[in-house]
Parts: sequence; structure tokens; C-alpha cells
Amino acid sequence: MVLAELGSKISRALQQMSNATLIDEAVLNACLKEIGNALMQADVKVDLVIGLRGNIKKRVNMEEMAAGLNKRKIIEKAVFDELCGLLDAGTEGAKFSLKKGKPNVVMFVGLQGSGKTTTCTKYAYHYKKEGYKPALVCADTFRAGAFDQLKQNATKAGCPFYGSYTVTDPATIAKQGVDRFKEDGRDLVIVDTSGRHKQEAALFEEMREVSEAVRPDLIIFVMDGSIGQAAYDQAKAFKDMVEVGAVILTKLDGHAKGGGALSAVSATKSPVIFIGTGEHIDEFEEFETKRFVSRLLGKGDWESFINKISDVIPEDKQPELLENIAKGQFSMRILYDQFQNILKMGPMSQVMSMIPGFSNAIFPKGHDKDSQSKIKRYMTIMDSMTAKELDETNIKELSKPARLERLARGSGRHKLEVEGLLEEYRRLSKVFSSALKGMKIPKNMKGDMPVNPRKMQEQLQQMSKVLPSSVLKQIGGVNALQGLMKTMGEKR
Ligand SMILES: Nc1nc2c(ncn2[C@@H]2O[C@H](COP(=O)(O)OP(=O)(O)OP(=O)(O)O)[C@@H](O)[C@H]2O)c(=O)[nH]1
Repeated sequence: MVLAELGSKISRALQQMSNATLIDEAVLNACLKEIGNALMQADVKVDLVIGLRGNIKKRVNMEEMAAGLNKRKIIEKAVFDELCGLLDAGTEGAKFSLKKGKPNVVMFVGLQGSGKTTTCTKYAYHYKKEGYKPALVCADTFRAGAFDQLKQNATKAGCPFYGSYTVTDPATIAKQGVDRFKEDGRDLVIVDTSGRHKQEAALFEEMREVSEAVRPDLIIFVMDGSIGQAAYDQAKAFKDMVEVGAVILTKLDGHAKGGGALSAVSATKSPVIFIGTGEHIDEFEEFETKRFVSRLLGKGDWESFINKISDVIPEDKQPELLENIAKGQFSMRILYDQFQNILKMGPMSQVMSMIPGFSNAIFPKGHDKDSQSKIKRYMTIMDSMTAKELDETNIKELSKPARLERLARGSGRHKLEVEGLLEEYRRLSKVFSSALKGMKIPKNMKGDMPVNPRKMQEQLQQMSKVLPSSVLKQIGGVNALQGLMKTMGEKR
């Protein structure tokens, strides 16, 4: 069962429980049984599922629960927390964080084909964007072509690389590479090691030797997220052999089963720090348990939208931004920032499910690459706009034929495409302004957003009018939209 399906099954079980007139022991048991089945179908290890059910039952003691308490909320919260617990299970100590300006050495380990080399590059690229100076070392002398692959990837990420076609000892190459880049003042040296088809003594011995040679600050275990039940044993074998400090799960794209890998995390007692969601260099997401579970349960839409804004806009500017949108001042620049953020976040159809209002026309399901290129083309057109045009909230001037022509020429795109962008802008401007119209944005976004039920009802009606029906359906209808708006209110 793919992750999205797992999420909707759990949500459905919770919904069915909520629909019951009286929530008693039997209703809770039925709900937990369904959740357990869904987790097992997604390949989560059976004893973890049993543990999770037991913990929820311990927390939700029906007999002792005072009448009048909102049982539904308490159960939902327990399920949410336990799912988070499953992913955080046994994580030891504090998460390692890179130290700017110091030579951080990070070594990658994992089985062949797990996506190690691809992930090294994604990791380098991610930190390069954060201002680090990464470099890549290929210590894989086992697979012919490994160095060429790393070279190609490193070039894509714009990072220097080190490797050899002749030296056969991986520990020697690793040490040479790390020393060289340390001398060069690189502050993030990433060592890619070789994999084997299965866990075998030679692989582990080699890993240990490389580790002793370069003395890494962090060892990251890369695991193919779609491998199912075998994940637990694989993770444990690696953890027993080297000091794994963090995990990256790859191939958690839309179609991956994922449950096995997620439960395997408990075997490593190390936090998942990123997940890979595609082959492309920026199909890589920082992993945050609560956010992941929220999204899994379909609660992420509005929250992620607000979080997305947080990603691109400095914290002190956020209330101002929301206030401007609420006043109908949705500028081209805001749209540009949103596009940029979407591109950072990975496959379009996944992101699409998080953001209210983006149309299917721009993100058709199953055409992620096309959608990405379309957004990039739109951004190229926006790059030809003046600063004034980007900050303008009225696009009358931009829509004039002469200006359309000029933008098309300036960006090397067809006039029809410029028109398409303006059309998308108009529609989104309407959606966002309507969603936030009249909403009081607190000066301090971390504070609670006051929720006025009548105001919310009005906003809800406006929203459901402007949202394309397909988007509304995807969110789960008007009721779900109401829930999401509440969550958004509670969240902030
Ligand atoms: N769909 C998808 N494919 C991925 C992801 N990460 C890696 N891949 C693909 O998985 C395949 C194997 O990736 P590599 O990076 O070569 O794997 P490796 O672990 O370095 O393999 P060895 O060097 O042989 O040990 C490649 O085709 C990658 O493009 C991901 O997150 N999603």
C-alpha cells in the first residue's frame, strides 16, 4: 500500500469512529483494528503495530475518561502522537548539526542501488543552497562507473569532486580526498562509499576501514524506502557495524510503499533527516516527523501553505505578507516566491495536494516533469519583468499587447504563454485574497490566530466558491476545508 493510501485509510478509520453516536470501547477497538491493518498492509513491522495499538489504548482509557471530554479529539491526538512516536522511535541523543566554517566530514553508507550516490549529491546541493561549501569524494572502487556517476552528479550540483580510476583501496582514496578538500577550505566533505547487493562481510569491513581513515563527524545510512519488511533487518545490520548517526530514506515517491522503511528507523535509533522523493537533484525534502504525519493524514494543506510562506519569507515579514494578501495585494513577486518554493519541494502532484488553489491545468497528475518545466518557463517570463511590475498588484499594464509582446521577446517564450501566466496569476490572486480576506493576522505569527466562527464560516463560503471543484474534492469537501481552516487557526 502506498503512503498516500495508508494516510487515507487511517483518516477514514478515524472518521468512521467520529461518526459513531457514542464512542465506546468497541468503537475504539474497531478503529484501532483498521488502523493496525492499514499499517501492516503498508509493511510496518507487526510488533511495532501491536505496540502502537497498545500505547493508544493505554492513553485512551475509556472507563476512566470523564463524561463530557471530547473523546474523538483525545483519540485522534493519541493516534497522531503514536504515529510520530513510531517514526521517532528510540532516536538517541541530539540530532547532529553541521558547523559552519568547520570541516564537516559526512560519510554515506548503504546497499548498492539504494540511491547513495544520488543522495550524496542532493545533500551537497541542499547545503550549498544554505551557504556551505560542499565537496564530494568517491570512495566506491567496487562498481565500475561509480566515479563517473559521481563526477556527473557533482557537476550538476556545481561541487568539486575527488576520485581515482587507478587506486583500488577505498580507504586511501577517501583519506586523500578528505585531506585535499580540508586543505582547500571546504566545510562539508561528503564521502560516498560503495555498496554491495546484500549485506556481506566485505562491504562492512570496507565501510569500517573508510570510516577509520576519514573519521567522519556523521555517518548517514541511505535506505531504499520501497523495500518493505526487509528494511528493518538491513537497517539493524548497518547500525551494528558502524556508528550510524542519521538516516535518509530514498524513493519515497508517490508510489512507494514506504511503511517498512519508516518502521525500520527504530532499528537504527537515529533520526531520519531527509527523504528522497524522485531522481532529480531537488526532489529531496527535509524530514520533520509531525509535518510528515500531518500530511500523511491529509491535514497538511493549509498548514503547509503557511509553512511554505515561512520558507521563503523572513519570519518578521510573514504577518505583513499575509496581511497584504488579505488586503488583495497579491503581487507577481509573491507568486514568483511561491513558484520558487514549489520547485524546491519536489514532485508537483505531491505539492499540489498541499496548496489550496493551484489548478490541475498547471499541475496535471502524472506529469511532474512537464509541470516543473512549465513553472520554470513562467519564472523565466517573470525574470523579464521590472521590479515595479513584480511588486504591482494590478496587472493592467502588464496585460497590454505591447508589454505582452516585449515580455515574450525578452524571455524567449511565446506570447500565449505570457498570457497563460497572467491568467494563472489572476486566478490565484482571487483564491488567496478570498481565503485570507478580513482575517486578522497577528503581528507575532507564533501567537494564536484568533478564530471567529462567523468570520470563518464566511471565509469558508468564499473559499468553496473560488476553489476549483477538483481542488475542493481533493481537500475532502467543504467539511474538510472547515477542519483545515480551524487547524490553520489553531496552529498559529
Ligand atoms: N524514484 C527515485 N529514484 C531514486 C531516488 N534516489 C535515487 N534514485 C534512483 O535510484 C537508482 C540508484 O541510485 P544510485 O544513486 O546510483 O545508487 P547507489 O546506492 O549509489 O548505488 P551504488 O553506487 O551501486 O552503490 C538511480 O536510478 C537513481 O536515479 C529517489 O528518491 N526516488
